[in-house]
Amino acid sequence: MSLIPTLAETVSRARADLRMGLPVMIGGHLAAAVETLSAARLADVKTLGQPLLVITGRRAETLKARAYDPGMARVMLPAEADLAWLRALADPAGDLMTPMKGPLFTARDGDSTPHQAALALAKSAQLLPAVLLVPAHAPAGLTVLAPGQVLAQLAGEAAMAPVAAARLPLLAAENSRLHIFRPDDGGAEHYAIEIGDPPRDGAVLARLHSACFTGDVLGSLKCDCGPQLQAALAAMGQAGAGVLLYLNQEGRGIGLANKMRAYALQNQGFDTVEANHRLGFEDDERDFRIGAALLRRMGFASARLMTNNPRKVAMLQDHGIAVSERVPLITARNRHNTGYLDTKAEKSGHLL
Ligand SMILES: Nc1nc2c(ncn2[C@@H]2O[C@H](COP(=O)(O)OP(=O)(O)OP(=O)(O)O)[C@@H](O)[C@H]2O)c(=O)[nH]1
Ligand SMILES: [Zn+2]
Repeated sequence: MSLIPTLAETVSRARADLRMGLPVMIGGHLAAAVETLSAARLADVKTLGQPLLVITGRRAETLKARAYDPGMARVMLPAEADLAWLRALADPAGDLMTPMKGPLFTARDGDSTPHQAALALAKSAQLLPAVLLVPAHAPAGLTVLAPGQVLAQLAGEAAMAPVAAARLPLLAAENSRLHIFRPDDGGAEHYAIEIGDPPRDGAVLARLHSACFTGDVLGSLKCDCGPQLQAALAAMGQAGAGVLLYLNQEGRGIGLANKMRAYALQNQGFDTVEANHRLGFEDDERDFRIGAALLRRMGFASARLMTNNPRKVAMLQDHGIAVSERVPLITARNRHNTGYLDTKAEKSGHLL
């Protein structure tokens, strides 16, 4: 029956539920994202049983909680745990002001697949990775998910379909087209700017650019994104051909709200990698397969890739795009971005 939601549709719906503050059912557990949980819903969750707070291994490290599950810890709630307690565990903003949150006791027994799936779902919703779970029967109206299926769906690669394309003359290159691609999993759309008419049988001058609202649009001095974007378009304009993929993976995949949380932590003295870890994220949460899929979809098999990030080169090659050359994309330093660029070179392997 085609009118019943598919797995991809159900997972996408669950992501929207969590963002709104509506719990979902995962493997016999009710799961609510801490970031969007209301006091009224927390009170109702507590009537169902003893909830556990699931956080990532990264966040557990900062909180000095033992993580018995791979990449994850299930924290037991003390009797006095209220919304403020949960938020303080989820959000590192106040860590330095109130460092002592423990001792925290964590669960080690039982099947943790529902907890893993709930955490993966919160991350894919670009919420703080902290979810409250309690075993329960499904109240009417909640989205119901099977944990193994959620994990498989979120780890899978979405198919990308072209939606629309049109000529778009740019300052950097008059003969340009903008293509919009839509994934079949309810995720963000991605864009391709095709400059000139690059031959499909050669190595195309290409850039995989991850969205940076602050750098690309506002001209932020904290990163190198804006100047990289302009320099890449200018180089393609000069060469008369190229393709720039604008991938909507803001903040290395954690979303703009979490990136601003990371910036607030950077104001407290943490570097870009430490800030991601304290929030409970990995250094880089981007799905690098998307770029390869889009290039293949556009008919390219080989690229001269404009990047300083060797992981992007490796990823393209792993996913069917030959990289005949890495073209460095070095932009000017300033006093706001120099520490950030040093950290990328020291910790993330960037060639700067
Ligand atoms: N989480 C987080 N993301 C950031 C920070 N500064 C910039 N970003 C994001 O980092 C990403 C940078 O993307 P790219 O320039 O395409 O990638 P890159 O890994 O730097 O590699 P290059 O191709 O060499 O530029 C963008 O999504 C930015 O929004 C930060 O301090 N924290
Ligand atoms: Zn940026």
